[in-house]
Amino acid sequence: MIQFEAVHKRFPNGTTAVHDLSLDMPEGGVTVFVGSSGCGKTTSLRMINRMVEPSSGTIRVGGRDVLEQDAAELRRSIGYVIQQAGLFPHRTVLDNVATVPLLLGWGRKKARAAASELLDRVGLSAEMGKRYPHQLSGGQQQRVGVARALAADPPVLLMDEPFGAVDPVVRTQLQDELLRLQKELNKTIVFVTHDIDEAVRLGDRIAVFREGGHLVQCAPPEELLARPADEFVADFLGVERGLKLLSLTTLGGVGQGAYPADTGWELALDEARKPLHWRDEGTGATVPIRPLRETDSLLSALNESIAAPGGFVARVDADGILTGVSSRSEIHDRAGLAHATAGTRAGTGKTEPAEAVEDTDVTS
Ligand SMILES: Nc1ncnc2c1ncn2[C@@H]1O[C@H](COP(=O)(O)OP(=O)(O)OP(=O)(O)O)[C@@H](O)[C@H]1O
Repeated sequence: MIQFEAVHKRFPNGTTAVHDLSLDMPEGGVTVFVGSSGCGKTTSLRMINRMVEPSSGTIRVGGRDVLEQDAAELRRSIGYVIQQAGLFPHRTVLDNVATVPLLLGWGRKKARAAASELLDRVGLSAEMGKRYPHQLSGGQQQRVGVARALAADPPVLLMDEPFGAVDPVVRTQLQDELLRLQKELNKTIVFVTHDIDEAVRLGDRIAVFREGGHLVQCAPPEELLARPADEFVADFLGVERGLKLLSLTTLGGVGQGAYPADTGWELALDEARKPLHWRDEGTGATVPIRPLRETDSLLSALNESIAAPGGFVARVDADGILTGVSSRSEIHDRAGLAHATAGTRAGTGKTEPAEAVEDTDVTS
């Protein structure tokens, strides 16, 4: 969908912002550009809609070289969201969202109808549509920014640190909102952030840049966490890399079996075979149970296996009915396997399939 082929950007003052960038971003996924300040993320993003032009190399969107397209037309066909939303202060929220449809000649009525539907989609009431941007909170303004970028239903959305200026709680809400919208809309999104946790949460693929505009590695979050290409990427991912990986790996790969009889703790079920609690066979005391599904994370499973008195996790199907149990050691083994500490590995945008790995203790 979006392709960079040997792209360089050197500014007139001699700064090389992007160095030999080759990267394919598939249709309908979120690619996150991360890296420290000044490493060329924004410049790379802005070359996609020609707000910056490459010094050499080719960028294609939907198979077409961006330099062969009319710049204004290209920009209108690509949604763009920036930090602090960049809204027009003298226009109402509704008119802000209707901007691009109006430019595209939809007519006022149709443009406003589309805008009001989008405000609803991003969780803003019709009343908010009548306000001016300064009458909204920072988080609400960002929502308007997202609605405005989506108004003309562009296939591609560029987002440059869109949630960088809001507090952590609102930031998480906005991330959830974006994930929900993306599930419905399936746009091709390129998202720039400094924040590795945000990248892991939102990205289908994460591209890590380093100073001088070099792409160091581009891979799905699980693979990036499991097999950072080199020390630079490993450092960037931080000391909690193992925990992040556990939170992304699901319980599905862990075997399950019948609950053993000799633990001293009964697994109490209701008539539908849904787990109720753990019950001490001697004293009758009960301990709360948190049954887990295939899609729950290994991190939740490890936590539950530590909290459960017998060290077992009750596994249930989508209806909450018991399917079996897994022991702490089975979960632990799977966690070690997921934690592919392949060490340092040279590489760039190319990734290799994950392979069997050492059993490293990720829980300590
Ligand atoms: N118009 C410009 N003229 C000259 N140098 C520029 C220009 N725009 C950016 N640069 C430089 O290019 C490099 C990359 O900048 P860019 O904004 O792409 O980085 P970034 O990774 O997005 O940084 P940040 O996370 O701080 O926004 C930096 O050294 C920056 O100073």
